[in-house]
Amino acid sequence: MEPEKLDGGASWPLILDAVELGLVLVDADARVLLWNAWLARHSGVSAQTARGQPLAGVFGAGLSASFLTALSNTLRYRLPVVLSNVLHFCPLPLYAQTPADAAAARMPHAITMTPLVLPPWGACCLIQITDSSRAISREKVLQRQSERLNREVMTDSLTRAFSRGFFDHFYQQEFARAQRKGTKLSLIMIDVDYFKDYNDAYGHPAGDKVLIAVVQALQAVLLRSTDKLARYGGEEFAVILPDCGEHKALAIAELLRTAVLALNLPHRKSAISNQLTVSLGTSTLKAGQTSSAQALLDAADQALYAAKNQGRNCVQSRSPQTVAAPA
Ligand SMILES: Nc1nc2c(ncn2[C@@H]2O[C@H](COP(=O)(O)OP(=O)(O)OP(=O)(O)O)[C@@H](O)[C@H]2O)c(=O)[nH]1
Repeated sequence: MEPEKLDGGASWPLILDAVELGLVLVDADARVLLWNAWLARHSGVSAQTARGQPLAGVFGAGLSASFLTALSNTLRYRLPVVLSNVLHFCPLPLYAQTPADAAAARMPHAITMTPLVLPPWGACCLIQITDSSRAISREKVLQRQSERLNREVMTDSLTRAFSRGFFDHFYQQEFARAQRKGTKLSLIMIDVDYFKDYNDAYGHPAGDKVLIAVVQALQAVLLRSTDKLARYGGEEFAVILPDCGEHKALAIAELLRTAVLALNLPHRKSAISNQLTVSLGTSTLKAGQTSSAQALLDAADQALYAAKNQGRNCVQSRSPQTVAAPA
């Protein structure tokens, strides 16, 4: 195609009015030279009204201070500026529907200001405005999806207790916090007694229902939002008790044990009772004690093992080894 055929000539205004973004050209005094149809649609101000007016006058009090500062900087220092919709949600009074009424929510948008020198006006600023509504609603959908996935990863799908993944993360975090602040931290490990026999006697689906009931009973005992109950694996559960000392942890473990007993779930294959029971092991990091997360976990595990050896349906406690603080 020959170069002159590329020159749209009289077609340019039609093209500028057809684009799906707002275009304003202002001169060095911020007077409107160009105002396209998109902008007229979303501002409720026609090109006829806007042309020749100072931009601040066209929008009146609706203009944000950040927009005015950016415009004056672009005109004065001839530097391009971007006002993203993240930091500047709605700098201009633009609306999805026109005429804009005061009650309508502003349309979120992003703005790019480009300094230009154009004959016959000289120094100008081209302002491009894009509608960010779609990008924002896409972002919201993605954020909701990511929150849902996070919740799923954090939650055990059968019992709705926290997952092992959550436990590992939260425990490390709480242990580090307790060491840093010199505060107490307790752990309780809980294991359902003769659960293999329960499954054998009543079937796996009945075993699943029992695990759900056990978690609900355990959860009802834990009143502080900071106390977290997680499924540690199979029929084993763990409770993290921040700022909780040895005696209190033992008392809570006892409450957890009796809460499961109170469910009155028959277990005809249990060697120690005719109903379902749990064994529990506690361990506590004392205030100011230096230890390791693994040592505290090992101690709770040893306590649970001791409870099993003691005859099950009971609570045992073990202290974690003190580990010298890193130099
Ligand atoms: N129904 C059901 N059973 C499970 C689930 N996860 C693990 N189990 C079963 O739990 C049983 C655990 O058995 P063991 O580790 O031998 O423990 P136990 O029979 O409780 O014996 P003690 O702990 O010594 O009292 C196994 O038979 C697993 O199949 C689950 O999600 N649902």
